[in-house]
Amino acid sequence: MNKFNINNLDLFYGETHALKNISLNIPNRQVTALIGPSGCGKSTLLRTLNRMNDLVENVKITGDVHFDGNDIYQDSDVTALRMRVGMVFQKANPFPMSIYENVAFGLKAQGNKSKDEIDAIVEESLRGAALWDEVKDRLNSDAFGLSGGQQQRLCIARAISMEPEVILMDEPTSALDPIATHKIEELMDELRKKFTIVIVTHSMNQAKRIADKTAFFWMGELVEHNDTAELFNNPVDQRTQGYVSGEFG
Ligand SMILES: Nc1ncnc2c1ncn2[C@@H]1O[C@H](COP(=O)(O)OP(=O)(O)OP(=O)(O)O)[C@@H](O)[C@H]1O
Repeated sequence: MNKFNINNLDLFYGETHALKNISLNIPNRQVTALIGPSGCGKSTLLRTLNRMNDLVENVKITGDVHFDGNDIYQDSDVTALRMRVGMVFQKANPFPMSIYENVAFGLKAQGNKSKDEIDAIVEESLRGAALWDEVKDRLNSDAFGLSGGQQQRLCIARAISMEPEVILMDEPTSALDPIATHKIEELMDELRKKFTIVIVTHSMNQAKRIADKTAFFWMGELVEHNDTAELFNNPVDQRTQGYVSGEFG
């Protein structure tokens, strides 16, 4: 089953044609990796899935993006969409508050949960992000006191706490060392059981390790999309072949 069906999607930033006639299905509860050289449109495509590009001036989008069968560009409730489609950015961006408050923030804003309920969800989310054991004794400490890798897992916990169906990740490990990267990758293996994950990565090894499906982009075009092993071992297009073999990019 597909979580997203993207059909004939074109996106322009002013004169820049950043996405060219993209059609792509994103399967439910799997990890889909978007790869390709810098500037090929990976982050742009990721951001179309929760309408983050709407915030950019002079953006023009045609085609459609169906999420669970509904066209997200026809439905005006963008806040509801972003609750269902959470996002984790390249650089960890904790709020300037305690570890606990970072995760509780969105839950409190919803205004319909008791303190006990919020406490339980905070713990569950921190466990889900494989961070609980490291922070359980200092939940009231400043989130900026955590290491970069811990901050990124905190951001994942914050995303999970809202119970999204999809988590978009834009190069979530590019600022992390190999050990922190490994922890996040292990975590992804757990997360895919509950969530649909779409990840932009510059690391082909990372895509190979974690992604079920991989899509290769080139200058705004989707060149090839397949099961990850198939895309890397038997690329059909010469551009994919060149990129995955490290000839360019
Ligand atoms: N906010 C923006 N305003 C104008 N042009 C933009 C904007 N964001 C991206 N672009 C342009 O759109 C194209 C695709 O950019 P995008 O960031 O999606 O590529 P990318 O594949 O994610 O690149 P990278 O790997 O370097 O992050 C590029 O030509 C870029 O310069």
